[in-house]
Amino acid sequence: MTTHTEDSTKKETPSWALGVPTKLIRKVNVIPEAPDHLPVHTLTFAFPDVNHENFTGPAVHHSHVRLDMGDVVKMVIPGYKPKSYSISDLRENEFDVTFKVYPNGRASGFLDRLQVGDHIMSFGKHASRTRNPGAYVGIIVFGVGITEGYPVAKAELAKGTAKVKLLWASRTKADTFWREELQQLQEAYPDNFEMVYLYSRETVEGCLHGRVSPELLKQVFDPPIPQEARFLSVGTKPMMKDVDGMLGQIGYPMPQHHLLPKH
Ligand SMILES: Cc1cc2nc3c(=O)[nH]c(=O)nc-3n(C[C@H](O)[C@H](O)[C@H](O)COP(=O)(O)OP(=O)(O)OC[C@H]3O[C@@H](n4cnc5c(N)ncnc54)[C@H](O)[C@@H]3O)c2cc1C
Repeated sequence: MTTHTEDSTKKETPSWALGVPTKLIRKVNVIPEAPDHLPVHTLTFAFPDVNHENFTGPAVHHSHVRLDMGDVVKMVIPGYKPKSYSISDLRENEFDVTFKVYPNGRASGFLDRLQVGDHIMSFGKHASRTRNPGAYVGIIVFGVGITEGYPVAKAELAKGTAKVKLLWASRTKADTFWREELQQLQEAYPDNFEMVYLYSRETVEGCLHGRVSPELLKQVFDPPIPQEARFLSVGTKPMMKDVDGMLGQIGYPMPQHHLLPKH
């Protein structure tokens, strides 16, 4: 009998989307669960012991994922489908996925229940983007979107981009993480990197308060040469569409000013 939960039976999964066994080797809690916010964890997986040549179609080996280009890893959730996650860090033989656990979340709940030593099927996938370089890069991330925004910011600085400004919109300070790492990035690039925290539900000294709006974007991003400005937003599709519209309103039409436009 077919039930509404058996999504995978509706259409056959192509062989390239089945993924390869990927072992969880570490789990670190980043934001503990609390009544007013959802938990966030970082899972570290070992690179699967499979050659890149074994991946077909759009699937690639995890070591081929480009954090600077917004590529993703697809986690194949049993009985459901492959779900996208940014790789928050990539080391010689392992990679991290940092994720928020949503109430009744099918994918995030499954990831949350994985135990160290367990395997999940997964594969890497390019985001089909190009890089449109500019001297000034503004990155706008919402909540857990920092998992893509932070690696891209680091990569842009390493590539020599003159100014990278990262705006992180969250509800409260307790919804943020990696503050120490972001501080270290500021110290490593004092003239080139600037971090701006924006909270919608609390007022914190040294941080902005409110929501992302055209006025706020204009206040935060003030590139000396507007033609050189490039932007990237990371959040849900409606959020990113809204931000693109706001950037257009303040003189940066997209995708012309997109840092990583789709090709
Ligand atoms: C390119 C890309 C990269 C991504 N990278 C990451 C990442 O690095 N880390 C990460 O945690 N997630 C990331 N996501 C989101 C991820 O793919 C899942 O959508 C997310 O884990 C929720 O899936 P779920 O099956 O657990 O929730 P669902 O079963 O789909 O939903 C469960 C409940 O949570 C709510 N919910 C689901 N998603 C959101 C959301 N984004 N904001 C608010 N409420 C929500 C739903 O409305 C529902 O009530 C990425 C998505 C894309 C497209």
